[in-house]
Amino acid sequence: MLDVRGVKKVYEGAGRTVEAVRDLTFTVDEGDLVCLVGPSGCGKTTLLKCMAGLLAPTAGEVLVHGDRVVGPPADLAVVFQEYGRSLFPWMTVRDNVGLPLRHKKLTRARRRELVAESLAAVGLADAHNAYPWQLSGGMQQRVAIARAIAYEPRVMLMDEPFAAVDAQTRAELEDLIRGLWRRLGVTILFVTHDIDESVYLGQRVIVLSSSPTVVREQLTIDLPADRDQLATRSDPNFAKLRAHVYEQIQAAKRGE
Ligand SMILES: Nc1ncnc2c1ncn2[C@@H]1O[C@H](COP(=O)(O)OP(=O)(O)OP(=O)(O)O)[C@@H](O)[C@H]1O
Repeated sequence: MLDVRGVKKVYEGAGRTVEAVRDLTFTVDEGDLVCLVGPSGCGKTTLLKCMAGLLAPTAGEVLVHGDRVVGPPADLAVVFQEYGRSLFPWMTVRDNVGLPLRHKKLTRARRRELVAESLAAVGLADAHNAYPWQLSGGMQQRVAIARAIAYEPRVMLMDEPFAAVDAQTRAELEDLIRGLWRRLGVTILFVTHDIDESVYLGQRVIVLSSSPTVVREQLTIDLPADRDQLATRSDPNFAKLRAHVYEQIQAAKRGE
């Protein structure tokens, strides 16, 4: 579903050149949930922007379902970290979620149905008429997730979407994403710098090196599909996997 081939990105500015991503190659199968983890500043956001068609890579290419990405692909949605900046404050929750659907040829009734279904799926069935600024941070991020799923994408790219919410809300949102993923069969690439989160959420974890970035390791997470914040996190296998990813990230930071 996602095919990243030799992606390199160099930012050229006045007197400053930054090689953010050196040479990244990996694939994500249809229906998989893959977490991408790496040290801060290693180019995770840069990579997602290249994958979402928001930024052109300096070299290499990204294919989504076999088609080369040259602009935002039709059946791909992105959830960003800063929910506060990704929702429009002057629009109600309903209008924010329905906004991308205006680009689809749908009847008004179908649009309403999709908005209602996706808000219900994230537990916000009664917040249609609220404005984003009337909601808590966790609720605003739920609205951003609802907006992504209302679009019925085949692929969702998520860029550290829970970095700004408190630990309890974060745990709830992690379970929400796993639940939606299992129910909707969508392919998800989830970027995080949180090692525990990557192991808890992913079917696979891709560990990136420090900048200039390459893939350091790909790890299969052989934990049961039914995950539970208490049981899974106290599973000895979970501890082993997180220790392994932690060691990899530390080694990446040391530049080994
Ligand atoms: N528009 C830009 N112009 C110049 N350099 C940039 C730009 N965007 C990012 N960079 C540089 O590219 C590198 C990678 O940044 P990026 O935001 O992709 O990393 P990241 O892994 O997402 O970081 P974090 O985990 O801290 O969010 C950094 O050195 C950053 O300064």
